[in-house]
Amino acid sequence: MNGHVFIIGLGLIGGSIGLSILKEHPQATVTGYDLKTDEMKLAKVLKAINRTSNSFREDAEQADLIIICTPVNETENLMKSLASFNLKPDVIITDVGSTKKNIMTASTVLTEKGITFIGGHPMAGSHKSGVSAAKAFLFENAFYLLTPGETASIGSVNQLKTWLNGSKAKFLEVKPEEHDHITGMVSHFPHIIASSLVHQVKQNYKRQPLVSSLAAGGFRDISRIASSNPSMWRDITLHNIDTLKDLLKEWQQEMNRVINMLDGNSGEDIYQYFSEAKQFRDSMPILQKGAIPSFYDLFVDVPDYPGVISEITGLLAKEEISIVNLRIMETREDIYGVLSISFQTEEDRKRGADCITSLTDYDVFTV
Ligand SMILES: NC(=O)c1ccc[n+]([C@@H]2O[C@H](COP(=O)([O-])OP(=O)(O)OC[C@H]3O[C@@H](n4cnc5c(N)ncnc54)[C@H](O)[C@@H]3O)[C@@H](O)[C@H]2O)c1
Ligand SMILES: O=C(O)C(=O)C[C@]1(C(=O)O)C=C[C@@H](O)C=C1
Repeated sequence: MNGHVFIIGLGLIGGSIGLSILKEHPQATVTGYDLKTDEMKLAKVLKAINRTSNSFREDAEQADLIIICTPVNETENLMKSLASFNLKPDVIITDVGSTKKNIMTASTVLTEKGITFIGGHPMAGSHKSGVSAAKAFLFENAFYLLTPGETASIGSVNQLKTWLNGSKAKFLEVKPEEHDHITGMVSHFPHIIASSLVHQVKQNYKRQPLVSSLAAGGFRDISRIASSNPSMWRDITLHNIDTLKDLLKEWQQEMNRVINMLDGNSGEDIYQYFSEAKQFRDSMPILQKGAIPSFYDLFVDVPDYPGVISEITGLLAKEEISIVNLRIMETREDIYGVLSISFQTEEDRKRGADCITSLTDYDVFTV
């Protein structure tokens, strides 16, 4: 498609959307605006946009499509600013925020002026922030939830989907309340649980410092999202606070059930509890196609000796496997380190893992 796209907020999500739009619609002019000038410049270098904004107002007024990719509280403020501009009459405005009820309510400043607003939320992401972490294929096979405002026509929804076609996401229309309830359960509430688990370990750490060194794969998997941007999650939590309070009450009941089960000291009950959870989780699509990880990281247990990094990169280079990032994680205090290697695709990660395991004795693992 040809036209002017204006992306506001050039972080992980804004950058990924820009990359996917430019991949699919190379003729489009994709202008980006961010409060952080450096992020804006980097977005252009990384080809997530092909133009940096000189004037927020002028670029908004020129746009055929405006995509707001800022934290949700900022999105509400930005909609007020946009409503005061002379936007094109057929402009489509959308957002990518993780909550939808408050956003849709706030969007009435636009819709009462006849401007089309379609709420959006790509259900994929990462604990990483910033445009440097953006990927064109971040949303591939993921659900992309849409909450069209009452005044949004079918034509405008289809037009938005065409603009976002390059994301290769699966679009699904939902009601804002339904959206917040479901994402509250499977995304926002787990964030609270992950953070509170880390708090619990932190409390114990004061008495037993060894606990942080011994926290291994299980803890790493369940606590990864606690490393996300706290201000983004503060805003999400404030937007969905009632759902979260209800879920916390349900969780307390669930924990009481677990305490009673442990008081009962029955191996059969404990087995059933874990087994039921395993069966249900194993049947969920999170483990199937459609929920690809956002980043294809491979972790390699390597001894800490000079030259180990070039040994590994040399092996991968020989097999012509491209890597996008490499770093040693300082998670261990003994002689072993963990080398984290990021690949572009799942296939590259698999080839990388096969290459390293067949040519070395090092253990590899993914999270
Ligand atoms: N991170 C995820 O996994 C994920 C997934 C789906 C949706 N989301 C939603 O996407 C949105 C962006 O998240 P992200 O992960 O890209 O965050 P991010 O921190 O990587 O990027 C946000 C960017 O917005 C910019 N910004 C903030 N206020 C601004 C303003 N007033 N004007 C212009 N720029 C402004 C920041 O400088 C930053 O560069 C959030 O609403 C979040 O809820 C996040
Ligand atoms: O993978 C992660 O780190 C995420 O937290 C991504 C995640 C999620 O909960 O699945 C987080 C918030 C978004 O709104 C959508 C996706």
